[in-house]
Amino acid sequence: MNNEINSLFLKLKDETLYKVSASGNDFIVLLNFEGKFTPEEGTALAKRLCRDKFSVSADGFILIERPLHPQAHVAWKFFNRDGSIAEMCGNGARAVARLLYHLELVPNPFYLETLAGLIFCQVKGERVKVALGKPRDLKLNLALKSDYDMYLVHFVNTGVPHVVLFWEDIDTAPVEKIGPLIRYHESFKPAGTNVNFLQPLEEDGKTYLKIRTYERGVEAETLACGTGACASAFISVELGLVNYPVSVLTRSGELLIIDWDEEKEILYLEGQASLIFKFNIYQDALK
Ligand SMILES: N[C@@H](CCC[C@H](N)C(=O)O)C(=O)O
Repeated sequence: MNNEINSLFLKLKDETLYKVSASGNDFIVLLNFEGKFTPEEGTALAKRLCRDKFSVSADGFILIERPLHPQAHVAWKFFNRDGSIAEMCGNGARAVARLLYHLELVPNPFYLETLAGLIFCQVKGERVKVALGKPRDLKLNLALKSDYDMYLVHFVNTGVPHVVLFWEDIDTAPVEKIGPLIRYHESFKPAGTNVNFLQPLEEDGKTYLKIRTYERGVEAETLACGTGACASAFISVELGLVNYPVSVLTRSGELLIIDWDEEKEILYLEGQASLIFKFNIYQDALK
């Protein structure tokens, strides 16, 4: 273990890292254009650096790399804070887009290569819009049985898997109790799923969605989840509860706007993205 940490630190000590956030979903970013860090080292760094209190703290860790696809300007490997690789992250894409444009490493707009395909990213000042691919595997009205209860849920994959369930009073929803039951439910094995609790609310005659998300790989509620907001908007429109563009109010208090391109069958996610700081680490951050 000590040898592993020593050699990781030697590779990392002179590298600049970046902390970015999109609507309260926060990420550590490392530029890896030369392929200096392997995916296994990415996993180790995610597990170490994302720890609260003992290290930098974040929901995820991102390696920025050279793309393989000829249309892409840049590629990434996205790691959840537990070190698992995720195919896509909506808020991560927005935060990274703002950072890479700020560093003058990409044009605007540009394409990001992910395991879920090419993601169109457009920076608009402090706001960023990304286009997720076509939602897939939609399943409405699934009855899920747990040991004591039954839940009526909906499922869709917006780059990563999402369950959506409606809850009467979202502020008191037992997200940390029911979230893990559904996240690990037999029906979603082996990949598992993220779990979104949703309450449609009205303001000035318009319906918006209040959301709380239990995230796979973070294994806790996060302050916002972009692909989760998209999945929730998509399902709510399918159920006839709202119309595009859909406003989604996240746990952080920030609003995400979800829109739909009927012709291309693409979901758009837009909201605030912030550059927090750039830094080097001391060895203790990896211990
Ligand atoms: N927070 C993200 C989703 C990140 C991946 C997710 N935890 C998973 O493993 O499926 C977002 O903004 O979309």
